[in-house]
Amino acid sequence: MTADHTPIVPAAGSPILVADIGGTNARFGLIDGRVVREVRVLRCANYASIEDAATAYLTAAGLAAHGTPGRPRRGAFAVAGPVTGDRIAMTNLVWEFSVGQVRNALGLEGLKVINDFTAVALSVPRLAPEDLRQVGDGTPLAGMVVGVLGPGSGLGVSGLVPAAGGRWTALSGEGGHTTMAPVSDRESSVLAQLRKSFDHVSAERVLSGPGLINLYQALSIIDGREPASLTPAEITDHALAGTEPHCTEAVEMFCAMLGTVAGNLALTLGARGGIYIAGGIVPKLGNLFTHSRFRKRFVEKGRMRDFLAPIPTYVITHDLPAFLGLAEAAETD
Ligand SMILES: Nc1ncnc2c1ncn2[C@@H]1O[C@H](COP(=O)(O)OP(=O)(O)OP(=O)(O)O)[C@@H](O)[C@H]1O
Repeated sequence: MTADHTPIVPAAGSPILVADIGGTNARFGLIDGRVVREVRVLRCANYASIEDAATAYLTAAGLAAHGTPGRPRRGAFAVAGPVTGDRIAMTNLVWEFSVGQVRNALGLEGLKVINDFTAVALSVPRLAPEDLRQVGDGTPLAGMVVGVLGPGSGLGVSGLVPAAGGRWTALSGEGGHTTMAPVSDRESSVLAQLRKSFDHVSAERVLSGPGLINLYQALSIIDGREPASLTPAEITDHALAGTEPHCTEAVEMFCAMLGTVAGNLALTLGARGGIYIAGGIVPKLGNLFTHSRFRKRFVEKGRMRDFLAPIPTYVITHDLPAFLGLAEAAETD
């Protein structure tokens, strides 16, 4: 990655097809130089495969027929799951595919597939101040490691490590599946309750849309209440309106636990360049997140408080950070 943001130079008249494919939503677009256009969000559940979703997108954009002027010849996709070779199995979705077969099926000359949080990490140097909201104090140190995490359908985690020549290397880990640790007795009770349903209570089991439901249900059951059947958005709505105490507590616990995991990531990576929070959920929490225990929990690590306190934490408010990262990945091909 270069420090100056040299534009991607696509083949003349041919944009790059980009896609950010999560467990719930597949976002498609076309990148021409630095301009992202024709952005469309498709529900993954409505399509049997990634080819079907991409073909539906190209059809809607009037680019399905091979040879159509402006049809993309190259693609760069970010997927929620490990990328270790040609065969990709997504963590929270039944789609499974071969990169080579999808490339051929879509008539592309090249297709690059990277983990979605690797793409988000790659976007960080391209984010402008208006794409970020800082939560709490701290100042980033230039050229230092950056940590990225984001609750959505799952919990994505990555990091950006400085490399030679002013470039960066984005990590491709599966940090969302590390074991969730409690900080309070109430959290211990919730995790004990969740262990009755899950062999392994990972961070993703609490820090994701389904995780918010798990927190709400566990808190209700511990207090002897029958939990209602609520979606993550309904839990957030109740918490924002203050209409259901267990929803309020679930969202508060979610924010505090995200502070725990973000602090762990900062310590593990030595992320003095800052911690960046992406994913579809946190930006929807608005002031609930800003005023939550997130930042307090982030720094509250005993003898490591002085190490963590100067590290800034940001919410990424840009709609499509993975697209910026895909542009970066395509550029450094
Ligand atoms: N207002 C809300 N509050 C809390 N959770 C929400 C809200 N709206 C949507 N969600 C949940 O967010 C999740 C989708 O997040 P996101 O839009 O980041 O999806 P995604 O990109 O498909 O996810 P991922 O990349 O993690 O697989 C779903 O679990 C959904 O129920």
